[in-house]
Amino acid sequence: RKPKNFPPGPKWWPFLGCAPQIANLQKRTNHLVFTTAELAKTYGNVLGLKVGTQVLVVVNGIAANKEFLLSDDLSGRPLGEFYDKRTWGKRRGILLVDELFWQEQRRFFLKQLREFGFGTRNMSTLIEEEAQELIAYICKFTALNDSSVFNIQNLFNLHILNSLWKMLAGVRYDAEDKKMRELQAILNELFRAVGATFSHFPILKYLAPEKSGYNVYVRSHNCLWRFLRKELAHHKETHVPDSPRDVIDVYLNVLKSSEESGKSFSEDQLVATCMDMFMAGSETTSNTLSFGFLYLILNPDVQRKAQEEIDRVVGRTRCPSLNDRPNMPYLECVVMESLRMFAGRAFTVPHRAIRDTYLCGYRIPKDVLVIANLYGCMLEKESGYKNPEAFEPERFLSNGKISLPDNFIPFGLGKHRCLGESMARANVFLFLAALLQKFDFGIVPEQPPTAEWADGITPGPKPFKARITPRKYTDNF
Ligand code: HEM
Repeated sequence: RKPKNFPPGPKWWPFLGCAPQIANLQKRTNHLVFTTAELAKTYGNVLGLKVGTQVLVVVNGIAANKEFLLSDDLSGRPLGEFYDKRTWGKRRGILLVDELFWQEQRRFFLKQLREFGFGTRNMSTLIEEEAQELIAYICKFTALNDSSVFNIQNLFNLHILNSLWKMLAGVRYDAEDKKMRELQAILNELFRAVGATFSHFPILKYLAPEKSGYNVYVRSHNCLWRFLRKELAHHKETHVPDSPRDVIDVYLNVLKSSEESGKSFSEDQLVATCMDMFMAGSETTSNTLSFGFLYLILNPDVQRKAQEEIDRVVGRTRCPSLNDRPNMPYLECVVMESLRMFAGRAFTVPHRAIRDTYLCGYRIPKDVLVIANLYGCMLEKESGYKNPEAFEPERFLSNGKISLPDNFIPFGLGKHRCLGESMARANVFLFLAALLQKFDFGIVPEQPPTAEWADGITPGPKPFKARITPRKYTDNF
């Protein structure tokens, strides 16, 4: 039964909740963010839903989402479906598993990302190297296959994964490397499994563990756990406290220091948080880049303007670095538009009410999950953006300066605001800059891309191809 004064929404049927109505509407709208935005038109911006046995509140529009994301009472993380003996057990992360240790761990990783630097490598050099690896791959592929046609949506995965892995564990892998292929396969499987039916109908874990996707989830979760544990064991063997090579080494130093012992730091916690970083940081960044390049191909004038800025500020031979960022407002705005196109089609990670509370006047009982639909904030007609579906970096520029509206919230807001924002923005900026400096991205006439996209754990463009060719310069730069 619906709790009293619970947010309005479609009728709840026994066992199924309002899953049938949602599934029907989704067939028509094609996307879950559209479905809940459409329901919000009937029931209001705070929607009370039940999917299977899971009671869920979905929040639309910037005003309601600000109240939600800034509420302390709604700042828990889900406890349920993914947190059981066969997987997480007593392990805790930051993202999916709950907040007992969240604050200290979050502080540690935020500090690492802010002050990032090991030996001569800082965040910029680490990502620059990875972008140059991708450039080398594109040149090699073109020469070997005598073809300049590339599948764009898979192009960045390996390199984004490598940038995360280099930060955490100090190593990178080539595409052909067995370990990298293993890591990618495990992550793909885990991503698919997180959205499987057992997450909406937990009882299926016991009734139909194979069919509901639960067994796959357990298997891939535990594979990733073992993979990271192995890396940790290797780090412990080769660890030199005075010269940390990466975030894992710094964490090991904390574990050794008596000051911190007894607090939330532990080897299991480290592995759990590394897992969160992969889950939260890999597909999000790769898909933002895919959206960015999709729209640059569909809008060649934007691509040309970005290239003109790169030529003027960086030139044609030096690698673009994060130091160039203040002088490249146009490319920064291309980054912002790419983020808007990605996050405007996404939900945030679910939150949980840590006590009985109210949101926009409705009652939210303790432990109910609440999730933000960012579509209404950044892409819907009513979002306040002029022509929101168009890719127009200029919308963020005013007299040559960047000005972001209040409802630009691709990284969320408040206590749980994305931990990896600095790294994500650096990755998107440097990959765009390095690739546009060297190549033109064009349509393959026989297979022109469309702006269509697909739902997933995170949204991404439908598979599309582009012709990537070395830039032709017509001026005397
Ligand atoms: C374009 C890329 C990215 C986007 C759009 C993005 C967006 C977000 C959003 C919307 C949230 C949820 C906020 C909430 O629940 O209220 C989040 C949380 C999080 N993100 Fe990101 N993210 C990106 C990349 C990254 C990267 C690269 C990392 C890791 C290096 C990362 C690590 C995290 C973590 C650990 C959390 C949970 C924070 C917490 O609960 O305290 N993200 N992100």
